[in-house]
Amino acid sequence: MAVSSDTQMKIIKGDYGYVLEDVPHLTDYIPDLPTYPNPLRSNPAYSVVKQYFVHVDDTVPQKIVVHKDSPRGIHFRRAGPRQKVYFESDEVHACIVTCGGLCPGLNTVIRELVCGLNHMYGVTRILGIDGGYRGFYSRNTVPLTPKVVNDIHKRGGTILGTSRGGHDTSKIVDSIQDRGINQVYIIGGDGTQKGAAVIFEEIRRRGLKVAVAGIPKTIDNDIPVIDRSFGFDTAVEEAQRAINAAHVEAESIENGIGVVKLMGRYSGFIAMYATLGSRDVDCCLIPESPFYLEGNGGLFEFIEKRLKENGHMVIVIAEGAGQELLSESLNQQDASGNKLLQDVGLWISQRIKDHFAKQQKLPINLKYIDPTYMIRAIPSNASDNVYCTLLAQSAVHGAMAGYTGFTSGLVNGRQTYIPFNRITERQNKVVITDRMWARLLSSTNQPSFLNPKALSEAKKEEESHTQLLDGENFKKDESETKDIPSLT
Ligand SMILES: Nc1ncnc2c1ncn2[C@@H]1O[C@H](COP(=O)(O)OP(=O)(O)O)[C@@H](O)[C@H]1O
Ligand SMILES: O=P(O)(O)OC[C@H]1O[C@](O)(COP(=O)(O)O)[C@@H](O)[C@@H]1O
Ligand SMILES: [Mg+2]
Repeated sequence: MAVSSDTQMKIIKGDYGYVLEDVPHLTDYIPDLPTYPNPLRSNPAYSVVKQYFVHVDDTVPQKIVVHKDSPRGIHFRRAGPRQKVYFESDEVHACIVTCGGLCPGLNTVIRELVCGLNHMYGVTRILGIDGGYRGFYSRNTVPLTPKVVNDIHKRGGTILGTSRGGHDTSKIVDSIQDRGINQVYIIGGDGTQKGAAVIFEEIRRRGLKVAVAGIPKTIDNDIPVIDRSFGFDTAVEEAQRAINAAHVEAESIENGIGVVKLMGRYSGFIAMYATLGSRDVDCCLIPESPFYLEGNGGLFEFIEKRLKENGHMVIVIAEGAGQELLSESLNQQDASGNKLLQDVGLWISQRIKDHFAKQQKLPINLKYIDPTYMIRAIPSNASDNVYCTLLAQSAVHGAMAGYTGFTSGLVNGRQTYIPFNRITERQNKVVITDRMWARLLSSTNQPSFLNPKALSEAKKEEESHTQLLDGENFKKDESETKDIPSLT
């Protein structure tokens, strides 16, 4: 096996095109660290489990659909407890921080990090960092024990508070060093994981024995590589309530139109899955699929047709859809550098009203529902709670085993450790040339809004992404799409 390692990537190559995109380990820059037997060996709950520890060579393939001659491809290190750990229980001083927007399940992850550290590894010193990254240097810390976090998973939000902006790497690492923290658990989205990557680099530069572990959080499901993000399932479920309300309103009045705006700044996963889950939606608009209003094949024409057929209709629009059509682009950013968007729900509602008022032949009744913050402020559902538990426990096992600079994530149904740059290098988006979007189009029977030019551009973009994922000589099987958040 050939190993090449730089500060960016640790790549290990094997036979038949096997590639392990490995995560850093404390021993990469601190040689001769002592090891200790994993305390789980004497934990009564796990004592009956055969082969409880993950084999050191276990890895998980990124691609599970393969052809007879295809190379084995990219793999990630399998998450889970190791025989040996690099921290003694009473040596560990852990901290947890939540950053970026809210998402159902944040409290569950906090709870399970604290309980995992304490129950599995006997760790007692765990600090909560108040208010996101800037909390490291400008806010108080909160001591966390299993008792303090016992029922927080039943509450929405994050008990630690969160923020955007405020990432000052050297101040953060100074604070970690001054407080004697040696395990840092960072829960957040793409921006947060970029921040975690630079914190890790600075820690490595200073030669500190500090493990940095990320837990990916995004309600929009826009983080690549992983099967789905926690909170997504809950969000899709909660969106049904808004869609149902829109449907009831629309159905109860002549030519009723219900418009629901759902989250999705750059990726339309929530809108797509909420639409597919509901079956009451007549048209779903997402950022990845440009649309137009006027003329042949446009949205207005479709609305008129559907109203004539059914007497009512429901439109779901993701917040990032159609931004290019809004006359004034905001051209502003939030404290983290995310683009601020115009309210496309209000805009499209007004445009539809104006269009039909001007036409005078079809008087419509439009009701607009924006459930955005109601959706992301709820606690996670049971399925997301289990998922949060696995993510948190995997992160704890990884840090205890000396891995660092990794994000814990589900890949093809298995928990893995993924290098930060794999998570941050691109965004996960709905691929409109994949089967899932076709399923949606066929379920709503809405126009695709695609002219031949747009279609060929979408195909080209998908092909370049496929090459990135597979290497040049591996043709992608259509049946494997990365945009299906597995619930297994
Ligand atoms: N490129 C970056 N480098 C360092 N920190 C970043 C970067 N991008 C965002 N951050 C920090 O990550 C935190 C959360 O980012 P944000 O984009 O608001 O949310 P999310 O993590 O959910 O994407 C903020 O404190 C922000 O300052
Ligand atoms: O109003 P805020 O707090 O800036 O957050 C709004 C944004 O956060 C999101 O909910 C998604 O954030 P994450 O993907 O980081 O979870 C977007 O859909 C939305 O644009
Ligand atoms: Mg983000």
